Amino acid sequence: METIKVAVQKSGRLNEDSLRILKDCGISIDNGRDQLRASARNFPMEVFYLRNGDIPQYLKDGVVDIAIIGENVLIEKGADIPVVEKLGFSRCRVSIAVPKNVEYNSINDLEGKRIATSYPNTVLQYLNQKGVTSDLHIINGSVEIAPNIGLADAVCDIVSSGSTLFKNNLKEVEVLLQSEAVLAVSPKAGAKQHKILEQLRFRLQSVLEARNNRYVLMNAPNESLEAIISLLPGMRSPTVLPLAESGWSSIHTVINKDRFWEVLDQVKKEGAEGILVCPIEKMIV
Ligand SMILES: Nc1ncnc2c1ncn2[C@@H]1O[C@H](COP(=O)(O)OP(=O)(O)OP(=O)(O)O)[C@@H](O)[C@H]1O
Ligand SMILES: O=P(O)(O)OC[C@H]1O[C@H](OP(=O)(O)OP(=O)(O)O)[C@H](O)[C@@H]1O
Ligand SMILES: [Mg+2]
Repeated sequence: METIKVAVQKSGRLNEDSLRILKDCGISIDNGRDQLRASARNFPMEVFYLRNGDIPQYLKDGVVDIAIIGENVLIEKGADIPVVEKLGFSRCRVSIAVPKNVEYNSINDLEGKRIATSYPNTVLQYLNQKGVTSDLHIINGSVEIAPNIGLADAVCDIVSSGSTLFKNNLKEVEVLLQSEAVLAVSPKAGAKQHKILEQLRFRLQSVLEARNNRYVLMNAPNESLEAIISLLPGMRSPTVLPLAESGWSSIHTVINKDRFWEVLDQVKKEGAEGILVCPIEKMIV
């Protein structure tokens, strides 16, 4: 049977969320902690557990058809590999930082300076764009310690909460790019694999939509209905059903997870009560 080969990070920050999103797509994978390869039981998919940093090359070579990978790694190593879905987890940015006590006015301050990084291509492209030449030191981990041990004047690495920079007395001075986990596709994937990919994307989109929204139910006196409904978004429009008690209705709708607190505040003021907020498992728009 034709399958789609998907690369997932073997261990690290992306592993758990990658496997969870596949599971939420209804794909059951035999647990492959110690295996390098596992098959899905109910979907034509094989999972390859690989190092994040190696995945762009596997995509280029067509060893795997698709991958769940940090966009930052793809940009660093995988020019020309198309991204078909942004997956909404492992959000971070790639930034340049310098010691807190150093005066920094612009990127020109890095002319001739030593920058330690695991992202040489990304930094080089950025510096070239700005017409600045620096001396790059490529290191694979614990980059933020470099200025403290006299190895570099600046670093370029991943920043998320900023706590690693803070602990190492560094300040973020340039943001080169924003990143999140993405679904990337090998330029060598065949027609059969693209067909399976479309099935997977349909499922992923319904999972991602569901994660971004909440199902909200509330009760309201009929005289407040119009005012409340005007405040509510919905997939098409809110559902209104009569309650057993006359003069009251139940209103059901879908609200984006980033907006529902604000909307709930407003509808409460208009007389809504008994408000329930529920997760949605799948959402097909
Ligand atoms: N602090 C962070 N917060 C959010 N996302 C992050 C953070 N650090 C890394 N990431 C994202 O997760 C990806 C994997 O990071 P992780 O540190 O697990 O792997 P790695 O050590 O770079 O890779 P490898 O699998 O090759 O050993 C990164 O490429 C980036 O996209
Ligand atoms: O802004 P923060 O929230 O502190 O996150 C940023 C840190 O997270 C990553 O390291 P990780 O913990 O993955 O360790 P690693 O260097 O061993 O990959 C990254 O390399 C930074 O050092
Ligand atoms: Mg890391």
